Amino acid sequence: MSEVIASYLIHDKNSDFHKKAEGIALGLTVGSWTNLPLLEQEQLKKHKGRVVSVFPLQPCDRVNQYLDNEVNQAIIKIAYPTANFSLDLPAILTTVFGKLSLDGKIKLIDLEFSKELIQAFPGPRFGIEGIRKELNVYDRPLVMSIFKGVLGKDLSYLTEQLKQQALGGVDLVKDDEILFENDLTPFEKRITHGKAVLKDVYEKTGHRTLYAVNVSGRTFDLKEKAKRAKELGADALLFNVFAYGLDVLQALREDDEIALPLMAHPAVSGALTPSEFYGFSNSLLLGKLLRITGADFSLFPSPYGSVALPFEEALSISTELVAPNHYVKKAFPVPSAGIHPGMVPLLVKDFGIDSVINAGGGVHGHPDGAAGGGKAFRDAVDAVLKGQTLQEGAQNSPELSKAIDLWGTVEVKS
Ligand SMILES: CSCCC(=O)C(=O)COP(=O)(O)O
Ligand SMILES: [Mg+2]
Repeated sequence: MSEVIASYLIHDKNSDFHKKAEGIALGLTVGSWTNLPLLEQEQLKKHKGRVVSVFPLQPCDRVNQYLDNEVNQAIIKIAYPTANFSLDLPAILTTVFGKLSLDGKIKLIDLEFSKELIQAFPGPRFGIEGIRKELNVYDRPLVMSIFKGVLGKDLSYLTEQLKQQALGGVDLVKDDEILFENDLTPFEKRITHGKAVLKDVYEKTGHRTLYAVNVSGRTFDLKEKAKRAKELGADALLFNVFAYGLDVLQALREDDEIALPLMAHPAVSGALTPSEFYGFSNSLLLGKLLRITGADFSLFPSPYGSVALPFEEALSISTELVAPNHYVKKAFPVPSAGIHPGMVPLLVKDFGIDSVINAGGGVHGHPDGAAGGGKAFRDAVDAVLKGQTLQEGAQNSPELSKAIDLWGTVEVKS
């Protein structure tokens, strides 16, 4: 039978997790069971939730301390038949974590989709392979930079910043997520002017940079806006998906008249993920669900920058994005926030070649400006892939040398 299996982390004073699991499996599906007449049981069988497993855990000291030693912990898995919901994420999330998300210390940590169900989701349109093809870059992590300090600035300021970033050799430039529709740098002009700048850089240097413009505004206007972006020749769309909802991302992905790479920004997701007791796991929200609903890129806080995630969590997001899957393409992991060139060896070691190294301040703060910052990142990547230390790479790169002087290097532990 086609089903989705939800894994939950539960903290409860009561230790009878089997009873709790049965209560959820029935409560979120057919209600009661044993009291039903046999005929009704037969009719409802295909809708009944099923307890798959119950694993009691030993709460760690920190949790015990936090909850005054009054807590037990378990991971429970419950299967919900697809017969219970329409094949869309809002229906699935409401089934597996609707009312339940309001009912005590319970965190949704994973969803396993049956073969039939996963095929209801589009996955990335381009994926890692498709983006690499667009850029003709196959053998290294991509480098991305972010516009910074462009609020209140006009188009000439923005295009100059774009030009400098592209001249530095970055593969992608994205809008900052806080740049919305505005009179000084309107969406459509950002696309057309940005395109002209990047064409110019390409003609002069042979280097291709893609620009991800922030598609923003009211939910029901987004598709038209995204289609207009496509008509104007936009390269990619940045999208603050968690301010809208994953199903909105999926709608953008599925529209063949849009057909642009989609870059998912994690803004607002921090309201849903950091608690040990409530919400969603990062691997599910920023990894699996972003991928199946169609993000080509998932940005998330790296383990070592200014806004950091615990190492295992950041890695678990990345693992979900690139895990082999017959039905959905791979999406690029983009560990971000507070990244500078001295972190490149660590980023490559932890996230591998199929990732995007992304920086705002770490590009613009370079003593030679954004062009120098972009070059420092690219030279750092080249050095790492040649098996050199950053110091060795810096011998032939004044830009990398200045970046190391400014930010230092982060030690790679084997
Ligand atoms: C929290 S991940 C998003 C990265 C981002 O949008 C950003 O502006 C990072 O900028 P930084 O100067 O920290 O590289
Ligand atoms: Mg930002």
